[in-house]
Amino acid sequence: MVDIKLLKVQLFKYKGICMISREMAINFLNSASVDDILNYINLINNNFKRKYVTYSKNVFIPLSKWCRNRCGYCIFREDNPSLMKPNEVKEILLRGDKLGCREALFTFGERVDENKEIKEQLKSLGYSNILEYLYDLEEWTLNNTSLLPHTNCGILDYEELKMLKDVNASMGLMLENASERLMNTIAHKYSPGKDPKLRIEMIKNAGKLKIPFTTGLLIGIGETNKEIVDSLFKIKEIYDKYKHIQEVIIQNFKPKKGIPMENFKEPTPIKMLKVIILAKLILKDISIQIPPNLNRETGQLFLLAGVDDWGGVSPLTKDYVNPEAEWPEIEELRNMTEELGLKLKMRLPVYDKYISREWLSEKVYNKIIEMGWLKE
Ligand SMILES: O=c1nc2n(C[C@H](O)[C@H](O)[C@H](O)CO)c3cc(O)ccc3cc-2c(=O)[nH]1
Ligand SMILES: C[C@H]1O[C@@H](n2cnc3c(N)ncnc32)[C@H](O)[C@@H]1O
Ligand code: MET
Ligand code: SF4
Repeated sequence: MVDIKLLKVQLFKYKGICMISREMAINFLNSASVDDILNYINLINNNFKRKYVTYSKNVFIPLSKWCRNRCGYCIFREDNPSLMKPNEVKEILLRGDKLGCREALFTFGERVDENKEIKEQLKSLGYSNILEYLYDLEEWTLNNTSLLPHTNCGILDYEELKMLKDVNASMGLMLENASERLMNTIAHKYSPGKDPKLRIEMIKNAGKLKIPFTTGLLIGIGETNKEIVDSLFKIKEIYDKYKHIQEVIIQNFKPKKGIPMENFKEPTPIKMLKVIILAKLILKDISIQIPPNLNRETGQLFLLAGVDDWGGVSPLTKDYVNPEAEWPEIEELRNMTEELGLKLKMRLPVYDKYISREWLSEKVYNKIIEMGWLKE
């Protein structure tokens, strides 16, 4: 058990806020102590005052389910090399717009144009690769709806990120975990794109390009406690240099029938709570996001440990990555939030503090101003 006085001495102060050392963080995950958990929650609530918990009202556009990777936990990926047609995409965007959605989430397989049949389909639409097609759809979104694109489609290089920044309010890539070891395990052994070297390089490139960014960890994929702590410190190190990471998702693995990892267990609520505590202590002013559809029973308790964002929630489309997990109603989220004296607030895919010419392209910035968002 950690004595709270001792704890405060051990935690070194950084910009007035307590920060935990790597060693203490690993010990905390390895130990089993009610007092430690309660003391840390106390510390978080004394140091990070907040009024709001945010969410983004979105539509999910799974442009293609083909993917060059085969992650052991994924049910999204399909062998079928199909591509959504422009009209299918536009119809979802227009319907989402009518329902008040403000985020167009383009999440799809990695490097789908490595597939010959998809490449052919793109050719017949007049494009030579998937990112040209994506760019046009995202530009159409900006010109014809009040939705703002957020792209999460796996590894992109510097030039690709640069091109997409023009039409994206923010972009994302889950680090999943910084462990190279996982590349030899059931989780990532058939997924060259999950190599942490590549993922870290992309997150850094997004930082160089000043792209407001979402990343996160997937918990429960065979990683060790030390690997979780190392991953959080790696994200912190990148953030300290570039300041572009607006949120970190702490995502719990959900077992599903038919995936290679169907017998893996979901992380326990206490494991999740402890990782969230560490994420907040290490990442401090970065928002911590918990997907409410994957944490229907426990999500509210995680607010106690500093979670301040529910992520994307959709009134129209399902979560294609976790199709079994239904979205709660906004009213349910509001009740869960207000019961703790916090207020629920809608946000855009880009957090308010990044809405400036410094962080956004001309096109995206002007769109947000035209929408009147900053005046609301
Ligand atoms: O519906 C989902 N949305 C997911 N989102 C969407 C996310 O909740 C929002 O789009 C962001 O908060 C931006 O507003 C992700 C976005 C990323 O950049 C990276 C990973 C994810 C993961 C999911 C997911 O599993 N399911
Ligand atoms: C879009 C993100 O969804 C996450 N993801 C993929 N499969 C699962 C699953 N079974 N359970 C929870 N999250 C998952 C990965 O972290 C991916 O990057
Ligand atoms: C559909 S999973 C999310 C996007 C991408 N395939 C990745 O895993 O990074
Ligand atoms: S999680 Fe993403 S990268 Fe992995 S197989 Fe699924 S779609 Fe592909």
